[in-house]
Amino acid sequence: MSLSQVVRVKVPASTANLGPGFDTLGMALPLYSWLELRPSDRTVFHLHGDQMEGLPQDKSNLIYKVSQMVFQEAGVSVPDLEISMYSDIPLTRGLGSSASAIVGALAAANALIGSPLPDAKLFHMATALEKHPDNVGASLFGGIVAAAWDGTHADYVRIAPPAHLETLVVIPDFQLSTTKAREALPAQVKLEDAVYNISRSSLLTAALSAGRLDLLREAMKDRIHQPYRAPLVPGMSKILEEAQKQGALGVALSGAGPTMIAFVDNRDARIEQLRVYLVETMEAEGITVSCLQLSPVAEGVQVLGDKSDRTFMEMIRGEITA
Ligand SMILES: Nc1ncnc2c1ncn2[C@@H]1O[C@H](COP(=O)(O)OP(=O)(O)OP(=O)(O)O)[C@@H](O)[C@H]1O
Ligand SMILES: N[C@@H](CCO)C(=O)O
Repeated sequence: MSLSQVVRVKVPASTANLGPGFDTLGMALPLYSWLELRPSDRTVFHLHGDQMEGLPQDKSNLIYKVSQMVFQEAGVSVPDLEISMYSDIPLTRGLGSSASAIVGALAAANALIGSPLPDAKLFHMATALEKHPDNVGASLFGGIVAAAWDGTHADYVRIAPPAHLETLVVIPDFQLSTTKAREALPAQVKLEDAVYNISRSSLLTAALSAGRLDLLREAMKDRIHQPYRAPLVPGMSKILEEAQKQGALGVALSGAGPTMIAFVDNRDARIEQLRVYLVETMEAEGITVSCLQLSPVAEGVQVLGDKSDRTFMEMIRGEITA
């Protein structure tokens, strides 16, 4: 095994479900986490930026624990690490922050020991940790990922983002944990609702593969999770009902929320009108939001190598201003 002195990775955020594809569809978005790992004689953390506030700085940190799983799987010992991290991905908002942390740690730890584990293994480990493959698939492989997980094995197909697809992402200033948003779901759904979702999710996957943006209006509808989560996100029901009239191709709760995501055609002149509508609808409920226009990203996690003379934060500043 060749142990590198330092590895840096860059991981995209993701939106999961895309409406009906609950726990199966994910898409990578251009907000990023950067992670640096160095073997060390004691474990230390350098967590930079607002998004890292409150995260543990000892061996209970997710990044440390996931890195150790990689070393154990590969049969190597790297007990202590110097861990640096910076993230633009808001925590616990439905943009896959936990998935990006898991994927970043898996990719960085694997690269640090000479990449003995193939991507498929990293995907299985990431899915087992996150419990569903949608966010981790998108962060690992980029683009749009359709995946199925049987508890030990995940199959997936990656779809290149269709031309002209863009998103408006409305991020409320409150957190909603995936655990809480899953507790709102019923244990069972009606057969007609299951059929409703299977048909929309299949149509959505085919429409995204074929570049049929015209089909997203119907294809992004959902009946098995959003109706139950709507009471947790003020303004969500109204947005799901009305956003298409304001210019959205389709609209959904992003992951487990509370972020909402509208899909738009970047040639449509109504994007600004839609942005104002989305922001005003949530603000009318007393929620402060930020709204970003983001294009899907084709590339998943990237190992940036260890050749740079720049410090970790000099590299981040260079990346952000690039
Ligand atoms: N860089 C990180 N280091 C350590 N823990 C992290 C990091 N990023 C996220 N987490 C953990 O993941 C939790 C958020 O996970 P959660 O699944 O609730 O939301 P999310 O991943 O942001 O959104 P969603 O899964 O709905 O897209 C945080 O509260 C934190 O415990
Ligand atoms: N598919 C997951 C994504 C959030 O992690 C959910 O909706 O609960």
